[in-house]
Amino acid sequence: MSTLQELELAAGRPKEVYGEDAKIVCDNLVRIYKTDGIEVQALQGLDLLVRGGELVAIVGASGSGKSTLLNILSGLDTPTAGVARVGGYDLLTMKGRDRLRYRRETVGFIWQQTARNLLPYLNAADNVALPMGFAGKKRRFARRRADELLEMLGVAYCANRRPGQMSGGEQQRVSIAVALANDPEVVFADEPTGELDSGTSQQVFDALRTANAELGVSIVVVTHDHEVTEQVQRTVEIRDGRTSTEVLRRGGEAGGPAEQFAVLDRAGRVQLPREYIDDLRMRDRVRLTKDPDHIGVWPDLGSAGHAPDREGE
Ligand SMILES: Nc1ncnc2c1ncn2[C@@H]1O[C@H](COP(=O)(O)OP(=O)(O)OP(=O)(O)O)[C@@H](O)[C@H]1O
Repeated sequence: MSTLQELELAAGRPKEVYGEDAKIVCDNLVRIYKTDGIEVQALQGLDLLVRGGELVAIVGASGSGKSTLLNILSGLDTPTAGVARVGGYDLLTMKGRDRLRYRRETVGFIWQQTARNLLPYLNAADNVALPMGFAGKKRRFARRRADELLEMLGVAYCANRRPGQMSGGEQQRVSIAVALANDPEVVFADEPTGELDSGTSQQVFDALRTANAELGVSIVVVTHDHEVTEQVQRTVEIRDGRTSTEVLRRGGEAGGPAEQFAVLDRAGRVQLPREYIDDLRMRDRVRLTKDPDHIGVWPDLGSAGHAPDREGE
């Protein structure tokens, strides 16, 4: 038991702020929707840290909370409780003018429907220059940067074409250039390849990787498609409104060998992958063993249990 003096001392010590150096911080994020007296907990204490320059995929089944999270991170919706910070903006307290600046300068978006990303009556170069005009950039500067971005993403030849004169993949690569126009810190992409075949999707992911590597911008791709894991170094899975497991590719190479991780929250909770639990027929309670360098989790098989003894491991 701590003495009053010890507690006072502990309270006086500077606290480490969770995710202080991260680009995106979600700490115990909660979003409850109330409709007709019924409450739906779309996010139930979600934790997520994304560092500057990361390319991360967030995957989850339908209804897991992906759109809710994206709406909050993009400044369209406000969480019920918890912490959500992006590029130094506090998304819970952000007000009108800051919200506009945040959406215009700090973040960029790529939506699944190409029609939401590009204006049909402007050519690609003018589509990319448009957000720079809104941010007060000079025409000549905007035109030059638009050309550079289209070049970097391999669609310079589309500069004078309107969206109707481009393929779906070309439109999405131009959309990436639009999202990058004002040099954002983070780009959010919502199912960016949802309407594309696999070959074209590959080109779009190549363009996202190029943007990430060349400009150092953090990119968060949200999708229900688990295959995305092949395309990025880090995949975070959302289950029931919480981040559960992560797949990391060592050496940073997309397509390289993958290792699976579970999120350890600050209360010490870990969510085990459903397939592991099912395969080992775990339920209600598991037996834990602690070794110098790892913790073992065994099914609780009661007196007939054949979880190995420590010596037998
Ligand atoms: N405006 C709303 N009002 C009430 N409930 C909502 C609202 N938006 C989402 N929900 C509920 O919150 C939960 C999470 O929904 P969300 O749309 O975030 O999931 P999702 O992972 O994006 O699914 P999908 O892949 O189908 O878009 C669901 O149970 C959904 O029914």
